[in-house]
Amino acid sequence: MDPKAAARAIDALRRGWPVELRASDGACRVMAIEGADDVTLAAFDPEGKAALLISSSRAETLKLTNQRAAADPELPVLIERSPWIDRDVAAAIADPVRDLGSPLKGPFRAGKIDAPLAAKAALRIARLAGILPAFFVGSEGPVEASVSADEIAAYDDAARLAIATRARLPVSASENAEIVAFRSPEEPREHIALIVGNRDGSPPVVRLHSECLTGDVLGSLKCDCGPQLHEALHQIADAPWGVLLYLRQEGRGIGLVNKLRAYALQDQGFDTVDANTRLGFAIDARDFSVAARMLDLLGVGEVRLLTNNPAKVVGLEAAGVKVKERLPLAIAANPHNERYLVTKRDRTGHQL
Ligand SMILES: Nc1nc2c(ncn2[C@@H]2O[C@H](COP(=O)(O)OP(=O)(O)OP(=O)(O)O)[C@@H](O)[C@H]2O)c(=O)[nH]1
Ligand SMILES: [Zn+2]
Repeated sequence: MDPKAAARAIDALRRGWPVELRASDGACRVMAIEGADDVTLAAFDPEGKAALLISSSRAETLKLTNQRAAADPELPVLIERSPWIDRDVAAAIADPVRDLGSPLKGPFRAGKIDAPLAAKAALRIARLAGILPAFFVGSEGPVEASVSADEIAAYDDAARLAIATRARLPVSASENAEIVAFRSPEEPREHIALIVGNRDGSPPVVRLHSECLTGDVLGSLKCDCGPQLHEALHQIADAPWGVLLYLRQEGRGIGLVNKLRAYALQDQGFDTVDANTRLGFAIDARDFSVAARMLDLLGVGEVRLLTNNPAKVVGLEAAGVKVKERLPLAIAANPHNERYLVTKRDRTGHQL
């Protein structure tokens, strides 16, 4: 296992460079469709024969699911290349946001995937790279990086997280606060904890806040993240002591650009759950073992958790943190996020 391989492959995919994915059942060479330009595609696939690899949910939208994909939703679908599938058509196949503007007619032909485990690894690395899970696949040409399925799985292993530094940080909710930064060697995103008040031996009030650039920074009215962040800080400041974890899990783990694609689909009428699925991602791609590891490094084993999301309670407990109590975090709706909050309640089990 080369711990650098996944970081190199993620970087290459984001730049539109070809990557080899290896698994126990074989290997495949892929290039992100969204990152390809005419020059890189010609170098990767001089004869225009590279097939396309897409998620099974994307294939379903394109009416292309074969029986095996229906039985295993994590198995991608291979579209055989036809002369009419040029780079622009491939880009439209990759991106469901374009469906209204460029309806795709086909006919598409599904092909056989020689190395299903390697193909599944392609979907996983797409999420880590924050790109659409859609690739050109199958050339014999040179690649910029080579990575195994195991190396991809180990990439965001929370065990590699460590405290990088800490400092006092008075904030508007409390002048008595300390910021702690966490890093892991390969992952560029640094997670943050804000410890508020003085440790007194009781379980702290803890909030797991997933990054939301639009809500946290821009004041987006589409979600409840900004108000939840501030309400959580105030509730923590009112408690004997507490910890806010600011987790770099933008868009529930699919990254900012993919979240904004989900927003574009929401503009077309899909809800937050269906938008994620149409893009080819899980409804919630977060892994709360990162949060558990951070709490462990802070010496916190038991918490009073501020959340409406039962999955957070289950995720933390599974990772070894005792959730002594769940404290609700209710925020008044506005006309823009009303449907989002109803969807959270009705489709992802949030207790409001
Ligand atoms: N993919 C996607 N992510 C979204 C959307 N709206 C908000 N998010 C992300 O969802 C995350 C916010 O979730 P949280 O507030 O941490 O948690 P939660 O699951 O809603 O549960 P609570 O603890 O009850 O708030 C952030 O990473 C946001 O960027 C959306 O429509 N699509
Ligand atoms: Zn948000």
